Amino acid sequence: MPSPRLPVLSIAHPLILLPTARLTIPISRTLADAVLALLDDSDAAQPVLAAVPIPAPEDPEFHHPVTSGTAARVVRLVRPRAGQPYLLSLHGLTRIRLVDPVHPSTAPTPDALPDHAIQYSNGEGGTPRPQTVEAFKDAALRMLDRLATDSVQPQRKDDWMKVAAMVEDISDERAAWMADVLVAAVSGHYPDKLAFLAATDVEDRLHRATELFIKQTSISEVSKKIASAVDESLSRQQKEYFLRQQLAAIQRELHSLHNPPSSNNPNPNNANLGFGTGGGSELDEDEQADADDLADLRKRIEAMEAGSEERKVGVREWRRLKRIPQGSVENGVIRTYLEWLTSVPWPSTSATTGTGLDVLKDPSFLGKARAQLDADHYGLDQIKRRLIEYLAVVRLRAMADASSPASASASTSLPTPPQTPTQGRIEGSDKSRKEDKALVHAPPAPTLAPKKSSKGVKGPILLFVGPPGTGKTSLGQSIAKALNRPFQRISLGGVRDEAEIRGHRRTYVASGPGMIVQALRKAGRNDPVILLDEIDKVGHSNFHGDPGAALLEVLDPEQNHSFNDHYINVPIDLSQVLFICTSNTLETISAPLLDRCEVVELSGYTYDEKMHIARRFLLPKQIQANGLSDSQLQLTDGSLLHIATLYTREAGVRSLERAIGAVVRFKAVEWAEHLDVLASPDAPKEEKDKDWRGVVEEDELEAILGVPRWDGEEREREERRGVVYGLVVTGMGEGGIMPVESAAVPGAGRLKLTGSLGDVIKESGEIALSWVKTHAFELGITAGRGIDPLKVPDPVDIHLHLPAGAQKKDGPSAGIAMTCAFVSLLSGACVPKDIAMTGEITLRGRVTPVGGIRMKVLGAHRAQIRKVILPWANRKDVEHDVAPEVRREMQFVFVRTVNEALEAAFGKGTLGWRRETVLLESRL
Ligand SMILES: Nc1ncnc2c1ncn2[C@@H]1O[C@H](COP(=O)(O)OP(=O)(O)OP(=O)(O)O)[C@@H](O)[C@H]1O
Repeated sequence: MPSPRLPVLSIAHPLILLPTARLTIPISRTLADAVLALLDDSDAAQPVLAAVPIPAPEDPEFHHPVTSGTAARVVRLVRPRAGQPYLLSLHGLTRIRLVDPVHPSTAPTPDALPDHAIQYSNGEGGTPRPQTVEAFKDAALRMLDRLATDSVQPQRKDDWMKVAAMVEDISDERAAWMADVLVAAVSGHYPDKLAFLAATDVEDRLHRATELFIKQTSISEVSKKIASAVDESLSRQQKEYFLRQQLAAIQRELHSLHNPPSSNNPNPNNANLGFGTGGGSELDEDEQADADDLADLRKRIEAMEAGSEERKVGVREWRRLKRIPQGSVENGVIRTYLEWLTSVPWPSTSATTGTGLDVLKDPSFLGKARAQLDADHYGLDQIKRRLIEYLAVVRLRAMADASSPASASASTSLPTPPQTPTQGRIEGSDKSRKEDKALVHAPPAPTLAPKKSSKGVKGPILLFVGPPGTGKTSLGQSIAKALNRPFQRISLGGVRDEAEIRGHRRTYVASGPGMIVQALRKAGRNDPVILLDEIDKVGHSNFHGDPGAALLEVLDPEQNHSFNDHYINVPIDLSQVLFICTSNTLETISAPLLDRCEVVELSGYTYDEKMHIARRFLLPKQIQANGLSDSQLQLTDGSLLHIATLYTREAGVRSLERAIGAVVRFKAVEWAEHLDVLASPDAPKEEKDKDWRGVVEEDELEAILGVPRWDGEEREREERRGVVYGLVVTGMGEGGIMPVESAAVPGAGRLKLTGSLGDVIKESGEIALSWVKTHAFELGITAGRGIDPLKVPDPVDIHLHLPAGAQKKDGPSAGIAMTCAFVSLLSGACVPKDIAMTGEITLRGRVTPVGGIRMKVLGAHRAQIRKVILPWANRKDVEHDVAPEVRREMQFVFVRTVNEALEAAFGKGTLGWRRETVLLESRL
């Protein structure tokens, strides 16, 4: 029987049409005409042709004759748009073999459809063996699973899963068909697909499909792995590149910060390269300095006590420093940390520790300390006595500590720490490894330092309280001098953040240690005198932590032997440090802090004391500071007193010192001009003959210092109805007088209080008015009992005002001053202007004691008050605390009742007392 014939269509590389598959290819106009002719000639609606794949010339298959192809139905022929190729869609039906093989080089052109004899050859071999089918299914399922996993679109994933389900269920007979479907659907190598098309035997076909699937799956897996590896390495590279760029930018910025481009360098880019003109370069100098710094750092770590916590941390950080490339940010951070760590005076590295003890052991220590205090300060006898007591205690304790067996053994033979090498990995060269080991194994440095077991100086913490300029800081300095220790002052005013005291943790950018560590570093010894200035102004607990709590840890002798600074993060022994606190007032200091301190009050100086201080200390200091000598400038006593009374009015001597400084500077200019005139040959003779007048008199002061600030205050003070002077202490701890003004204004019997008054002072005002109303008849203010002096004869309001309205005022001590003001207002009698008073009153007319007597009396003395009315219970304060010269110059009246206060204020017989009733009341 003759073989059937089919028109043959050449399918060019890399396309291939497998049975069951569909393929759409672009074809030329000529071929389209041939297909149309075929359509016309054919009886069937969709004519069949043989699609034969023709390999490309570079393909090895190109040299072999082509025999295989696929019988395909022409499904569609379309021409999308004019000028574009026709599209021919074919549907693969079954395998065919060309009876006469064609050679690819002589294959029919794609433009023609020559007829060829063919054989149908799809199902040779019958049913495949079950193992073959099993292997095929396995490979197919693995491949489908990978395809589903790799699919990004969910729909696609679903499709692959469905196909997988079909593969699982397929029968052995249909396995070959399934192989066609799958091989057509997945991508594969052209030669593999060609071979698959040529496999007419089903067994062979399934083998080839299995191989193709396995190959595809492993290609997909490998490429996936490669992709993710490439991805990872790329992102690491990108990250590294990005960080390096940032680092370079930061270094450039830092460099330009430290070396601003010089104006004479025309090229700013080269401005900082700093190449020297000679052989040596400045760059080399930098490198040398850097190496020296590192060597120094290393030495300081080595000097730390072996086995100590600080040394362990130092060694650990040193190793990290060496691992991290120079110039990196982290390197800088570690280096800064190590610089701080090694500059803290640790017991072992603080070379001068023994000196403190030697000074204390000196038998003449207390005598020398007394002499030092006297040399630096005038007066303050009680305070000096207290300080000597304190120093005596410090000395005794230190000596007892030094002679105790534990401490003695500590200072002579230190226990050798266990010398196990640190387990950490040591990187770097052999040499550096040896060096590191040397760091860890260094023999214990011989030291006199007391061990951490030392009890340290556990005396009470001194707290100097007093107004500004009364010598609190300079007393602290004198103590440090007496003890021969460095002095450091830490100002705590306005400290809100705990980290300012304790440091920031190293995780913070730009972190650093706190004030205590900074002070220790500056002091360079572990036993300095540290003055904590203005502890009353430390902020309270807030979201930045509690600075007060941090201070407590610093000051508490039970805790401060292992103070933890967050930055250093190694316990620091503060037990050898002598802390002294200062404060202007006790009111705002937290109770626990106050509890740890022993309060030493400095109330301020009398004019007499100020004169002495000015003459002995302030004036010589200013004369020296301004380059003059004692013979060139003198201030008379009168002028000094004039400055103290009319230009300054303060408890301390700071403004006095400033004013004296201004006078000295003025005279220094005059002296310099005088010298110029003498030296100048052109100066007129009369100028040269003028004598230098180095004495400053009272009447010259106005020309130098301007109009006196306080002149006329006494004169302006007037004796007026309703005005009385009370005594106050300001928030700075300074005493003074304050007018209590009252006025009657039309109204309805109410009391109005102004001047930023607190609740307590307002209540005092109401008590005072109630007392006056109750006793209005006895005081002769009203004509009969039960009459309200604010309603009869005219209804009035009383307005009471305390000037300096911007300052808050509170407390009960203005009670008698307010009462006197109301009595004066309602009775018309006046209180003399040189009388001032203080005292709390009760509703029944008792006068109870108040605080701050010393400051108040001194303030009154400065304000030239002659008579002070005080509560009876405050007598002892005046006797103990007020200087004798002040007591001599002022009259003190101590009162138990309001009646006595009124009598002392207005004078006997001034008020129209109805005597009988007063007597009656006092008997009651
Ligand atoms: N009794 C004194 N004898 C000699 N000089 C004194 C005396 N009191 C104070 N001074 C001098 O007054 C100046 C101010 O004193 P200091 O700075 O100690 O005041 P302070 O009480 O610490 O003030 P603040 O509360 O404002 O810190 C210093 O130059 C100090 O030497």
